[in-house]
Amino acid sequence: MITQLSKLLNQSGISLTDQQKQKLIAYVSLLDKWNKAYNLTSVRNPQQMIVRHIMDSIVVAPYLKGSRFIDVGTGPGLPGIPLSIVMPNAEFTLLDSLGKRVRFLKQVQHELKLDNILPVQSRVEDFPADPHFDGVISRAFASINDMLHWCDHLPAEGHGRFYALKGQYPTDECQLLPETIEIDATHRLVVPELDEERHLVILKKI
Ligand SMILES: C[S@@+](CC[C@H](N)C(=O)[O-])C[C@H]1O[C@@H](n2cnc3c(N)ncnc32)[C@H](O)[C@@H]1O
Repeated sequence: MITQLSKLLNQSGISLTDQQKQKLIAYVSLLDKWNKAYNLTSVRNPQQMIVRHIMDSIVVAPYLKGSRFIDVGTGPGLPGIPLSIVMPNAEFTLLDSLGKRVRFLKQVQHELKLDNILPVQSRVEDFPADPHFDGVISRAFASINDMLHWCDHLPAEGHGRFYALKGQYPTDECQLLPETIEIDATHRLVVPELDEERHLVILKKI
């Protein structure tokens, strides 16, 4: 698996240490092991997990500004765990409402010795942001409008941003934004060996 990961990282122009690569592989192994009992992801093949979960998450890293992030509806830690491994100087709160997913995240934290993540079981609407976050990230969590509504209290005033990871460009969702929100930037993401579209929509409060 490490050879496959190294090749994909090269194709993306991403440079990681051997230790970071080993942690990403160890995470895939845990995901594969726990998936059987906990049903964490529909992706069953570890090689596919590297493409669809690891690479799909870390291609977002160059666009994240700041050092305090929250991954809302993180599920088994996506994209938050891979991002925390490739961005060791940033802190990631990993939030999910389901207890068994958060138990898995705590096991990953323990086994991989990740000291820059905080797994939290809570519905996002009930989670207090104290202090506020530089970035609110989500993948496969909700429509952009629902994300903005439920996460309105989380970003820092002024510089805080919402980062929505999407497949096809969400034209309809972007036309329905509240008046208080504008698009800061959009990026088409390229995930090597994934023949599907990926987009990142970055939003800010006006
Ligand atoms: C489809 S999964 C996506 C998981 C992961 N982000 C990914 O890309 O694979 C959505 C996750 O959001 C969580 N979730 C749904 N509503 C939530 C809420 N109101 N607050 C926190 N988490 C929520 C679910 O428990 C689930 O794990």
